[in-house]
Amino acid sequence: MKVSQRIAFIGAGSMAEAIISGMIAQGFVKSNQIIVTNRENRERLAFLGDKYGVRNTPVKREAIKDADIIVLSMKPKDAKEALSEVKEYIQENQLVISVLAGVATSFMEDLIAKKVSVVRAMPNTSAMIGFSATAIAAGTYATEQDVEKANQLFQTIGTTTIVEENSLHAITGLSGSGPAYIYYLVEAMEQAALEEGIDSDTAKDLIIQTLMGAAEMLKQTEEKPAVLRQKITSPGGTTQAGLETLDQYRYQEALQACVKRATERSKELGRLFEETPLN
Ligand SMILES: NC(=O)C1=CN([C@@H]2O[C@H](COP(=O)(O)OP(=O)(O)OC[C@H]3O[C@@H](n4cnc5c(N)ncnc54)[C@H](O)[C@@H]3O)[C@@H](O)[C@H]2O)C=CC1
Ligand SMILES: O=C(O)[C@@H]1CCC=N1
Repeated sequence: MKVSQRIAFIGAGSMAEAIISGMIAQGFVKSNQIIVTNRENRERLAFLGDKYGVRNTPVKREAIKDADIIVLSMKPKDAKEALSEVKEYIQENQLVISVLAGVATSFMEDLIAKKVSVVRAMPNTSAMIGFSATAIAAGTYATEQDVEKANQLFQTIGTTTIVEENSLHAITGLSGSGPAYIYYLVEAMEQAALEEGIDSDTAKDLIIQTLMGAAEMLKQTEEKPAVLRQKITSPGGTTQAGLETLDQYRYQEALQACVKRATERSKELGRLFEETPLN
């Protein structure tokens, strides 16, 4: 689907790039419908301009003046400053989409101090290749059409789920950060393979296909993961030996604690945003 909307990104880091790359690759918008700005790194803006053909400007007012959608894609710690810089230029007919971890739409609405539609989304970096799992929640003034607009945008970079905003902390800890947990797992598997004498290219191919196969099995068979695991685990076999070792290291407990800690961190980021005074 193509839209005629103009989209401004305030913040030009990895998440902005992942979304831009996905939207352009899927033909959702033409590159000249996108404009990016950041705090001060002009080289980064030029890089995105060269790579994706998007427009760029160091002047935030310029970036948002003709935009239909404003995507907030700076770090939560920079959001207060960034919003205070642009709030006077934001108009009530513009849709603000925030991908910031932890920060509630109500804080953003308060800071903008206008009845502007804010939609909060939590994508992940797999957006780059159209495989994000994005959750979306409406702020106070966001209409169904606004949510649908955001939904369409994020559908170009993967799957979407519309949720209540209070679920977004846990979702951030689960699927926002989730790819990093998987990459960390792969790093460990690659290292183990190397130590067992398998060259890294071979290990990489085997690990990637194993991950993709397991993901597709979960999706296509709709079996519970425990059932799929049991089918691999022959009594007294290699898998059992491996899993017992993971249990000794409390792997399951570690992963559960990981998601819970990331969820808690999302809440902390929200509180920090709320409490930090604006200099
Ligand atoms: N990286 C990820 O996997 C995900 C990130 N997010 C969220 O996306 C947001 C951005 O994350 P990343 O892209 O990883 O960060 P990043 O550090 O790569 O990029 C942040 C960008 O914000 C810009 N910025 C900082 N202060 C600014 C200001 N006052 N005005 C305009 N621009 C300003 C920086 O110049 C930079 O371009 C964060 O809020 C994060 O919570 C959400 C989902 C996944
Ligand atoms: O680490 C972070 O704070 C961001 C939010 C989700 C993924 N990256």
